[in-house]
Amino acid sequence: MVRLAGATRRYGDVTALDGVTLDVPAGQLLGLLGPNGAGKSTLLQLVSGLRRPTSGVVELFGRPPWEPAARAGLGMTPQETGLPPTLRVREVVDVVAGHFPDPVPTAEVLERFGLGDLARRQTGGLSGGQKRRLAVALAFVGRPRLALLDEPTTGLDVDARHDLWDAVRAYHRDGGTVVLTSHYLEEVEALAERVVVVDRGRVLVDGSLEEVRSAVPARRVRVRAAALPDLGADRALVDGDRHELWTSDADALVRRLVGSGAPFADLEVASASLEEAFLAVTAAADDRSGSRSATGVPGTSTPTTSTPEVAR
Ligand SMILES: Nc1ncnc2c1ncn2[C@@H]1O[C@H](COP(=O)(O)OP(=O)(O)OP(=O)(O)O)[C@@H](O)[C@H]1O
Repeated sequence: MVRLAGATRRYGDVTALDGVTLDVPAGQLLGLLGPNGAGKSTLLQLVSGLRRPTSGVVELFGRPPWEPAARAGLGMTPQETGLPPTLRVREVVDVVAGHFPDPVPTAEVLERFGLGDLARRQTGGLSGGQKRRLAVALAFVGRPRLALLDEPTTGLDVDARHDLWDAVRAYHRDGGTVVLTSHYLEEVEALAERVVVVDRGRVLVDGSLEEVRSAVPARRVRVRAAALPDLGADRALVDGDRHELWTSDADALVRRLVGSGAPFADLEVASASLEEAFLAVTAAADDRSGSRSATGVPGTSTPTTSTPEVAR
């Protein structure tokens, strides 16, 4: 469905995407994660043909994405959408449907996205969350083969978010391919079968949820000790006598701790959520580049070891 090979996009001095290689096969639901400015929207803009790569290759359905024939099979919700304020919800859906040969009937779109009661409302009178729901619904009007959703549920309350997840799942169940970006890690955990973590325009991790969990230091071992030898943690944070060790294998680390003979107390082992693991990965990338302090990891203090490469 999508192929990027060494895709780079620069804006003046800023390299928004840096040699990204990625294939998205048909039927996959891929979650793109990354901090602000990581390059997620730029990636979606390249795939949708809104922007062209500075170098490298980007293909949509095996064609250059800016060709109308390729884009006809695409549904997209950008991060920000301008809706004509005086048009009614139903009219906006009809206008979009008019661009496609076999659109989903308007009533069905409205029902699927919980917009039935708002059909006659002018879009200028919608709340932020209602506008967002309409914007996401519009991506599905043309029965796309691929839906690109840039932070689809930002601004939605919990119920609306779950309804929207159901709609995305239904589309995926029927064979649709989805690439979505999100700041909500629970969203990616709830929906995606594959997770790609990007930071500073590069792919840091690419795999299934399980693979991402095992590729990142997803266990957190906390212990009090005056001093500890190197226990092979992926990342170690020290604050006085409090040590926080990040690892993908807590059992092995605890065995090494006990085997070292170092006196310790208050041993605590916890599974990190994907959110914490993701923050640890991006913080580890910061450690390597040395350009940002190690913030974001709970209980952060001074990083004492660097993290092994997780990028593939
Ligand atoms: N039109 C532009 N002109 C100049 N710089 C840009 C432009 N668009 C994006 N950038 C820069 O490219 C980098 C990547 O931006 P992008 O919007 O792709 O990130 P993102 O991961 O989508 O971020 P967010 O989560 O905040 O939406 C950022 O440094 C951003 O400032």
